[in-house]
Amino acid sequence: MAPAAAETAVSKDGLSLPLIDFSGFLHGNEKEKMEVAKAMFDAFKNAGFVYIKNYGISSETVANVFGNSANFFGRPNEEKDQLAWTTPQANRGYAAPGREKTTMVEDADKVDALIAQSPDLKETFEIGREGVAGHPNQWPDKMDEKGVDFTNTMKGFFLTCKDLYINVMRSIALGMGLDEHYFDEYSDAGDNNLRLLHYPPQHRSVFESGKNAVRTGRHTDYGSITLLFQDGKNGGLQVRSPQGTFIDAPPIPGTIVINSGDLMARWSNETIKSTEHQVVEPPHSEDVEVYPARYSIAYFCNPNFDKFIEAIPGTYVEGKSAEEGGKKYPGINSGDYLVQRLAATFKGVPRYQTTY
Ligand SMILES: O=C(O)CCC(=O)C(=O)O
Ligand SMILES: [Fe+2]
Repeated sequence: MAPAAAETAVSKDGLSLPLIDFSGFLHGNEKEKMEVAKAMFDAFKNAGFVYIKNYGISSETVANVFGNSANFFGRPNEEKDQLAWTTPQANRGYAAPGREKTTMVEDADKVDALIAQSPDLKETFEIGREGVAGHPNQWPDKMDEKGVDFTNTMKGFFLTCKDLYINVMRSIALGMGLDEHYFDEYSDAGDNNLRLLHYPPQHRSVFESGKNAVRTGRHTDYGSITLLFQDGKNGGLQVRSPQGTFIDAPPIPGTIVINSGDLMARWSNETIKSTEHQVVEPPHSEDVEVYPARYSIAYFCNPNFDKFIEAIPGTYVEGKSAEEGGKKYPGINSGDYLVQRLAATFKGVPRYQTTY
């Protein structure tokens, strides 16, 4: 019988991203569930990236979120700036173009220099869990009716994505041979981050300036996994292949992309990969002068911020060195880790603020 991951979404230079029908996990019998779970785990192990379809969120819901996102970014800058992103600890609000540069460089001063030279060509709006003392979301609900709609839509979508996150983690647990609910107690707080992204239209000369201008610089994600919704029109996302080339991972209608992040790699003692990716101008013909806008939505998932993350049982040999199959990393607190990483890529973050 054909495996659940019979379809392939992307295959080039040794990078192979399967397209998995996730309904088999959400609604299937034990055997179907296990088949999807194994395929999911294999994808995170081999590529760190996977496409899924039939993942339980309707296309109307996703379209409505994209519509609200476009509306929001269409507001005048003065309005968006009233909701400005403040600190990595809060990680909520509007980050104007030039505020963040994702990169593999971790030294904060070098990142500031990189931002000055070639900032990411994007603006984002960050939404966190509701009800966290001292860190309210920066909602535009006092501005107007559209702001109220936006707020209600995003509050709902945050929780919808949280449910999917918990199910994806269950599939990984089963696929790894753990109890299906192993990750539940690490995921139930919902210390996640819903990021709306807008890459404004750019004249081709911007990308030809020789300054490594990109929409999102090459990077790995920080947390456990990321659910990535692409707007279905304009590509540009690229994933690093084992050969070091960057391969297009285009939008495929009815699918989302999921990738595993650095904490997942640490947590699984590198059984699971955290793969580099970037966003460049969309594939285009020679005569295009202005590259169109791109919208995407990333739901960054993190283990509960109060959890200590160390190698999952079964992924290491007790008492051995890293080279001999022992633990490759010391344990770390999830919230501390995230704040450290955010502090390194956002501009204007006082360096003393790096403890959670
Ligand atoms: O816009 C995208 O498609 C990807 C963005 C991304 O990788 C990120 O924000 O971490
Ligand atoms: Fe990313």
